[in-house]
Amino acid sequence: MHKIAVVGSGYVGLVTGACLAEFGMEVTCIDRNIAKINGLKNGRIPIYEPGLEQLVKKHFHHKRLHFTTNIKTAVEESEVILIAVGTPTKEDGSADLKSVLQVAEDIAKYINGYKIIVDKSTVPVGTGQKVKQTIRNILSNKNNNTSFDVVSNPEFLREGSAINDFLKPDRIVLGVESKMAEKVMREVYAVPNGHGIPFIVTNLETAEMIKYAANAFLALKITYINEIANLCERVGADVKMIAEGMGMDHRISPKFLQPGPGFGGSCFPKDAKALAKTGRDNSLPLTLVEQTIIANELQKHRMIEKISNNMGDLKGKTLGVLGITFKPETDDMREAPSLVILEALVRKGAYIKVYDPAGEKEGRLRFNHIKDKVVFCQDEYTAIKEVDGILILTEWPQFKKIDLDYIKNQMKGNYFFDFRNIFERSAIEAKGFQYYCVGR
Ligand SMILES: NC(=O)C1=CN([C@@H]2O[C@H](COP(=O)(O)OP(=O)(O)OC[C@H]3O[C@@H](n4cnc5c(N)ncnc54)[C@H](O)[C@@H]3O)[C@@H](O)[C@H]2O)C=CC1
Ligand SMILES: O=C(O)[C@H]1O[C@H](OP(=O)(O)OP(=O)(O)OC[C@H]2O[C@@H](n3ccc(=O)[nH]c3=O)[C@H](O)[C@@H]2O)[C@H](O)[C@@H](O)[C@@H]1O
Repeated sequence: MHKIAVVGSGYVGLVTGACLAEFGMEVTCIDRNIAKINGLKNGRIPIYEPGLEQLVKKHFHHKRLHFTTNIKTAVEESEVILIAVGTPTKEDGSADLKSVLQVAEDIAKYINGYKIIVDKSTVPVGTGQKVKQTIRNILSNKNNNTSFDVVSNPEFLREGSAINDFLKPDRIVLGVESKMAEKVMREVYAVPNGHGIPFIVTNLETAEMIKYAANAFLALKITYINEIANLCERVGADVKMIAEGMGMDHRISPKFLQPGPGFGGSCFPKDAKALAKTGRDNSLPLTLVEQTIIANELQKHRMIEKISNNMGDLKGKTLGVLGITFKPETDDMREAPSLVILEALVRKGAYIKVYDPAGEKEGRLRFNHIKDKVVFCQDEYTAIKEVDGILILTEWPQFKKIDLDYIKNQMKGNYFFDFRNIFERSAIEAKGFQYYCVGR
């Protein structure tokens, strides 16, 4: 059993802390946000993630999971220190490493013996070396020759399925520079190792690049099916069948071939931009990644056009929007397509009624600047009452069960924009709606 510190108690930090405790480690989660830490100490989980609250409470109760703002004690008492802070996009598209390097400095200040410092955050290639140099400079200024290792251990969890993704990953990636570091990290992940989860053990740069290459490829794959979907609408093909036909080829797989209004989330957009920047910084523009970024923005605007081309002048029209989070089973609105789409609809004079099972709190903040045109409702039936059209932007499972006869009678108009292809056209048109989706 190793004593672990996780610096940064956001999505990844919290899931990592709770799951490493589940693996039998003793974990201290640190954050500079005092309110967040106090909330966690009092059982308040600041994010909506299925299963997280239960896992955090279980290990907090068994004193295997601790929360603090005191990084000094946490560093002194831990053998392995994971950096899980944010790496948001800067103006030039690169990842902002301010927080990562700040934590590296804090660790160097309090290091009191051999430590393994692990980059869990998604960081551009070369960051591990920067972390190492930052710590080394501070130690040498103090004539402190304490040894340490830096490890890259990128995370692949998806929001909404984060616990399962962490406990049963497809693989564990370790960028290491010593046998000792590899040995300790294999012990930290002894449980998944025991379940046959494969490890990829490589150098820091390769581990860092695996993360970006994977995320950008997944973003590209989604963008590819979105573009095929747009062409399907012109040539009368069915993108759902195309995805099925493609996906039967095991080299392609059916995963991540669902077209929609564009990808969102805190990572695909930011990581694609960061990788594109790395390409340009090395005089090797990654044209496919750069085009993915452009095409994804275009996809959101294509959705707006689809609405205004079919509903005509939106001035004074009301739309009932079902789902605004970037995907189901999360309250996260970071880079959600709804942010661009709703703003454009309001700009065209539309009024919006919104229902999202988990997105209201964040949504109110994000749409505060247009709050006179956006009304939050407490359920999907209230959100569609008296509207001219329905707009589905997030495929929350409950929306598939909506009572179509009831909503047809409750609505003023009959426009039905299903941008997640939840329904079959025939079923919706049979109820008297004008049905619009993506690629069918
Ligand atoms: N959200 C996700 O699904 C995934 C995120 N990642 C990566 O993990 C990293 C973290 O992402 P999230 O957890 O989503 O971010 P987040 O924004 O939810 O959490 C980051 C936390 O770090 C804290 N923090 C920032 N600077 C700090 C400092 N100097 N000392 C202590 N705490 C500090 C913040 O207060 C915040 O609570 C990013 O690099 C992201 O790309 C990787 C895989 C999945
Ligand atoms: O680095 C990260 O943060 C994470 O980013 C993504 O996970 P996440 O963003 O949580 O969610 P996804 O399920 O990947 O969906 C991302 C976006 O793509 C969209 N998407 C996904 C799949 C698909 O077929 N079509 C599609 O439009 C979703 O609606 C969503 O907006 C990756 O899937 C994770 O492996 C990675 O760890």
